Amino acid sequence: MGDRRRPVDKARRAALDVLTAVRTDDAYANLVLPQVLRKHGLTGRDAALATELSSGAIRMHGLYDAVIDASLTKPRLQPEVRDVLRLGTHQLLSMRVPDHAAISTSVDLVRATVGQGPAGLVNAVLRSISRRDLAGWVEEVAPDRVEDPHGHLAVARSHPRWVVEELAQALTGTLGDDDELDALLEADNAPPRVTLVARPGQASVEELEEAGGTRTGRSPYAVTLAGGDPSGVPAVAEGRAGVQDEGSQVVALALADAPVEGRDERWLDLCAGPGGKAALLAALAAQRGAVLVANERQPHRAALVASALRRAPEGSAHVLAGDGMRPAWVPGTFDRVLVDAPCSGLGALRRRPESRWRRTPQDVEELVGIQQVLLDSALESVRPGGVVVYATCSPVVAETSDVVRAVLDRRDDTDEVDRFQLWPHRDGTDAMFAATLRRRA
Ligand SMILES: C[S@@+](CC[C@H](N)C(=O)[O-])C[C@H]1O[C@@H](n2cnc3c(N)ncnc32)[C@H](O)[C@@H]1O
Repeated sequence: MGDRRRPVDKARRAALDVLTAVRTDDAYANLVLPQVLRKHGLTGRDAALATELSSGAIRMHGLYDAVIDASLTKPRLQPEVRDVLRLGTHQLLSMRVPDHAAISTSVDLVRATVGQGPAGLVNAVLRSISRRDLAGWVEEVAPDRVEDPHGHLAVARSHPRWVVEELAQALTGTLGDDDELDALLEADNAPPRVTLVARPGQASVEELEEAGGTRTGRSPYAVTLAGGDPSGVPAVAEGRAGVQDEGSQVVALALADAPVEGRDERWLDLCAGPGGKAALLAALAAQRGAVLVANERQPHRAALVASALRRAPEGSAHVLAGDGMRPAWVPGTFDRVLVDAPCSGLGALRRRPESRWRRTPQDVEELVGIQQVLLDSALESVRPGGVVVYATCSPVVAETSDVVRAVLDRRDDTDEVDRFQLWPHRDGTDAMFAATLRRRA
């Protein structure tokens, strides 16, 4: 058992603070983590350890809770103690931390944060968990893979069952089978590499390569970083380049590169916050003599858009804080419109460890109505002959193909000209969906 006098390891203490904030304050792990790292003065390897511990324990808690519950002799567990056990379980089953270190640091942690009372329980539960490896525990606690494939994958890959079912449905119609579904769920559990965008006219990919980036292939403006802090790259620090998933870059390019008939001067990003795609679109628009209007309903997010656009050439972009469902502009004003709709985000689970546990099927139902109105509004905003790209960072059929079909079914002036669905396990990107629609001339 841990030594009573030993100081608590700072990285583990910081990781527990993140779990606590996510559990009690509904915090977002990726937003609270930098504050917690600062509070504990963690940098370098310690910061990386705290990040891995907290993200992994949150992401995998569906599986870890099943393992913890199977190792308890009494069913009741204080939430604070469960958080310590989740962190300990992550070290035992998914990290190369020696068992004795994972167990003794967890005992120290619970003693320092909750008290002496649960120290024996934490020691006993983690000892019991350490007797099997991850595969052994999956076999023990998950439903049989043949009898209940989705139930098995939900536990083995730590996703809510309804999310597994939505993703399975989204993969069906592509090449989807259970092995592919497994590959997708596994990809959701691996933190993505940092991808940068060199905004054209402001930074070059060569400059980012010199700073250690590697070209990717789908977006001509993208590089990935093997590690390190992206804000250490001068072009990023100066706002000429940014951190942006390659899938998001591909969506912005789908809008910029779609053929339009006639005038090509006015571009609109209807749902622009926090402004990643708007920054790339503004750079492209400036090169082509066009102007981007970046609209966002929430004023504080519109401020983020303005900040993302601070390096856009003078006069190439304007920010509006308005409701895209009730536009302030005259119908048919724009030549190109992006509607990157608010969505469940189930295509970006790699970067948001807690989101799979927060989202509900009701969220999807509510979002679908908003998505349809926004897409209709985008089609009203574009002139005949112009293009609209409807995009989501979700592959869920109700939010993607079904929205496009519902809106096109009630209009007789619009054709779908292209669509794609990207996947983390196939493309190394978030699961971005995009459909390109054209108003008939
Ligand atoms: C998926 S995010 C857009 C991401 C953004 N395109 C980017 O690349 O950074 C959707 C955005 O739509 C905004 N939004 C939601 N409802 C809206 C509405 N009715 N009008 C305009 N924006 C809205 C949300 O506040 C959110 O910032």
